[in-house]
Amino acid sequence: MTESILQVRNLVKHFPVQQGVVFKKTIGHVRAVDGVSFDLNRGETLGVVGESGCGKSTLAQVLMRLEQPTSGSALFEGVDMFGKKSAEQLRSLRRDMQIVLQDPYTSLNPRKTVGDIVGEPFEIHPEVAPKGDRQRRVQELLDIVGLNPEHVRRYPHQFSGGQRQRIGIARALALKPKVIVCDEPVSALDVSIQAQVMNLLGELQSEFGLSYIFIAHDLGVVRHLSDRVAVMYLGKVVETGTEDQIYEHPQHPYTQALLSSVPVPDPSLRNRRESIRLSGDVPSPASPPSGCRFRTRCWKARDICAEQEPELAVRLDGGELAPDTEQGHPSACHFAERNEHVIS
Ligand SMILES: Nc1ncnc2c1ncn2[C@@H]1O[C@H](COP(=O)(O)OP(=O)(O)OP(=O)(O)O)[C@@H](O)[C@H]1O
Repeated sequence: MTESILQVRNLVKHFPVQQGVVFKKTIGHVRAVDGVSFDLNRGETLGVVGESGCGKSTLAQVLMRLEQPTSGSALFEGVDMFGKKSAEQLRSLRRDMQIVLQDPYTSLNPRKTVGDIVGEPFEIHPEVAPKGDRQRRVQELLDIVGLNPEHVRRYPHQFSGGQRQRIGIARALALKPKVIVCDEPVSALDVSIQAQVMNLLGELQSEFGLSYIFIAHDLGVVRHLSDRVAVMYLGKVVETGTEDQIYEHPQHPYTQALLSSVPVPDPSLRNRRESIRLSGDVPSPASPPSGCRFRTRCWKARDICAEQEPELAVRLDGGELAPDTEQGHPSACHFAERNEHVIS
């Protein structure tokens, strides 16, 4: 039985758009995250995919409580992440969820040694590693991520991009977290190095039973690691499903377009996938289109798409909507492809 470790419901983060230098006036809102719901099960990877500006990083920042949500809720092991908490609940939440950031060049302090960087979380949480044991623990962490433990006194600039990302991963592991939010952790790396870092994340997941929220702009990157995928467009999830549902039976036109741009290594498979070129950029999240937000770039769009926002729901063959289930494959499109009959 799958057990959910994190339950996110209707999460919203709007940033005010202000005008004026002295008397700031709010003239609108950037709807970066606009009603996102999902469950993360223990030990699984949820891939979160969408183009730049879809709200993925904002979602990560809110989940890490680096940004306060505008509304919505998230329960971590049953504890309300954004509500009032005891000091102990706050400490354990801070330990249990960690983040790995995209850019291994800017996310590490260049003036600190690797030992200081990886051991930094112990300063705030000394209960995890007492002072006398820290050096040993840091070296153990370096070893776990495939770095030489003897390089503990080196500085970030003495490492390659892939090695620096390993340092970031070691730091994230220091407090023995349960969930790691990986915000585009391989996007800045060469393709060959990307595979190594992805493999490492997979091994660490098996070894430590970690759950990942893995953010990427490319469906190709997350496939290998993801059990389930949520596709985001302009602050909303437009389709979620298992790896097989999303990659083999995509229902939403946006997912189909993202998939068509993923390179297919096997030439015999290439013709099976039609190339879909999306026109234009993602519209501004400060003034999203009415109805379906994707309609301005969608080849299936008709009048109803401008008038009625499609619900994220499981769509049955007859066109009616069904409640989402664990095996369900919800999508938010009036003309979503319905190529499955599974519903329980
Ligand atoms: N602090 C902020 N103030 C105002 N607007 C913001 C802020 N942070 C993000 N945004 C806006 O929110 C929207 C979503 O940004 P976000 O970085 O979450 O998207 P993303 O999908 O992660 O894109 P990228 O991959 O480029 O980081 C963008 O339009 C961005 O400009």
